[in-house]
Amino acid sequence: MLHIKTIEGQMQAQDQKFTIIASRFNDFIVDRLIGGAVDYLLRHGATRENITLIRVPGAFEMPLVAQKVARSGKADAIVCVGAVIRGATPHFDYVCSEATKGIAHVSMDTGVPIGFGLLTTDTLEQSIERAGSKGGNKGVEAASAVLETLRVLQQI
Ligand SMILES: Nc1c(NC[C@H](O)[C@H](O)[C@H](O)CO)[nH]c(=O)[nH]c1=O
Ligand SMILES: CC(=O)[C@@H](O)COP(=O)(O)O
Repeated sequence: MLHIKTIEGQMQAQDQKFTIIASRFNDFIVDRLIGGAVDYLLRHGATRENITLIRVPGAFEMPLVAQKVARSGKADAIVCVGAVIRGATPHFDYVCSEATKGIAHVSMDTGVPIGFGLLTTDTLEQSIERAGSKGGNKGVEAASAVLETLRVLQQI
């Protein structure tokens, strides 16, 4: 106990509106991330009526859609989930870089917290491990982080 004013986010999703933006690329992985994020939010008090899912083709399309959602005022928080798996060309680097920078920019520009649930892995196995097996679930991680951040922002 530091005996100083401390702001921490409570993991309570009641009365908050969430939008999950999920890419279709590698959807057999992304579906697990969606499930993890939805389950986490419901288990922490969110209602199904307050969770909206938007599907986009790939990670590259996420920032633009996130920007429209954030500016619409229809979401208190956004969770982006996707799986970018390295192929044989540098394409992976560009997709990951632009998606990451774009998502971060939207959050900073709009003030809406965005959970970063994008898997960026070298192998399919690494993605599988992080989509609900021994490496956890990146969708759960992103939902947890955005809920805590939302509650912190509301106290500042
Ligand atoms: N290879 C992956 C992609 N590539 C697609 C891009 O995200 C984008 O949809 C396309 O370039 C058209 O604009 N996307 C992923 O989400 N995951 C991948 O592994
Ligand atoms: C992440 C990607 O864009 C990648 O899956 C594309 O594969 P490749 O580099 O073999 O074209």
